[in-house]
Amino acid sequence: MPPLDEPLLPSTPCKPTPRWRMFFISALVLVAFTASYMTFVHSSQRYSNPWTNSIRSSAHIHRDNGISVLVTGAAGFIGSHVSLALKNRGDGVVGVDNFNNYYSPSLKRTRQSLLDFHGVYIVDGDINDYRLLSMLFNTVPFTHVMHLAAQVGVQYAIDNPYVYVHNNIASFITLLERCKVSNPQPAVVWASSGSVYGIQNKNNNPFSEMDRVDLPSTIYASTKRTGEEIARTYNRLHGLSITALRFFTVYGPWGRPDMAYFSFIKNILTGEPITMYRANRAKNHLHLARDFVYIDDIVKGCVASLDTSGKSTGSGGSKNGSAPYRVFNLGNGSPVTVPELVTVLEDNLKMKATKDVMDMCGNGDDSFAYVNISLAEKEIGFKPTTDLQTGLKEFVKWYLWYYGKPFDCDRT
Ligand SMILES: O=C(O)[C@H]1O[C@H](OP(=O)(O)OP(=O)(O)OC[C@H]2O[C@@H](n3ccc(=O)[nH]c3=O)[C@H](O)[C@@H]2O)[C@H](O)[C@@H](O)[C@@H]1O
Repeated sequence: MPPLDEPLLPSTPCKPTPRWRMFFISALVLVAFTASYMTFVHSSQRYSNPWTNSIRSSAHIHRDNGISVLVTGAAGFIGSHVSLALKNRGDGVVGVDNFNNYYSPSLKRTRQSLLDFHGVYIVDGDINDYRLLSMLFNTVPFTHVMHLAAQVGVQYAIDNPYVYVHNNIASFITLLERCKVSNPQPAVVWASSGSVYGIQNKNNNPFSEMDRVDLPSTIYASTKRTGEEIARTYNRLHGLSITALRFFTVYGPWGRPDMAYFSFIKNILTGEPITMYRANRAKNHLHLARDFVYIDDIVKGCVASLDTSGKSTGSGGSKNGSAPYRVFNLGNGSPVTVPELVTVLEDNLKMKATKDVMDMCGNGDDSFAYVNISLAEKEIGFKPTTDLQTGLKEFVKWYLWYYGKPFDCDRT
């Protein structure tokens, strides 16, 4: 036993170290070495062949001047469509998705199988995991990142705010941190949201990118707005090329079951009532309206944004000049009220909905969303071509093929 009065540090550098301490330090070094060796073995086993082979083959570029894209949220609605479009034109695509259960994981797994069939590999993982991102970037020198992974849902955010902080803010910083140190740095295109315009009253004029964005009405919208501020900072500080896409209400085949058009069709088919909210603005009962935009149009907007993104200028974490920073509204440019949406669904199904009309009582929903898309048209040639009738017809066809009629499967 060492004497109790022995100081913790030697009083002089020359004082010989007692034997017990030498033994203790050696043991510590041994434990630390073993732990780091085990960690290394574990991560290289987890992320080595055939994992890396699948990633390399998925990232293989099959056309001249093709790009290699890391798509986050690749098993999601927009992510799966964008991944497929890129792969089909010969680009390299690797997906990553955490397959969370906010809505049916089985729908996400089916999208994954479809992508797998077309040669797109989706890594089952969380982009909050910096080490996973590093493994991916060390395996493939991605030229672009299409960041679509997010916690969505306007209503869900009211009861689950922390999930949005984790999945929309913390994860975005982790991703940008990894992009920052890449050499060369990729260009980043990511999903913001039309909800950043919030509750401002525009007297039914469309939202443009120049409008104020400091009145978000939900935590979801706040986290998307925060993402824009963070993106701007990384662009300024580290020379990352970043494009934020403010998506409006995107719909179509393989869509999200939590969205209104999706739940309405199920209720119409099963005879359950649907709830149509309306705004009780100054006691004028106004129907809510949304700028519904079809998935194929959104895919074109995403791909055009990648193609025009311009280069990041930084390398290994330091900036070498300014890089592009862009924000685009991606919507349809024409608002549709909820009753109009229901009528189109009824016409397609040749069935009538049982409707409950309810005033919104401060549930955080914006009453009106209508968008000016002229900037995206000018800068990236964005021109939606699908009207609601055509788009919903495609959606209904897909829905009946996927779920059958009557509705009989799990989508919770
Ligand atoms: O614009 C956006 O940024 C957002 O658009 C949609 O959000 P939202 O338009 O609220 O989509 P839905 O949940 O499909 O609602 C569409 C409309 O139907 C209304 N609604 C919804 C559900 C319902 O049972 N009844 C009903 O009338 C909503 O209040 C809203 O006016 C997406 O869900 C968000 O991910 C996206 O970011």
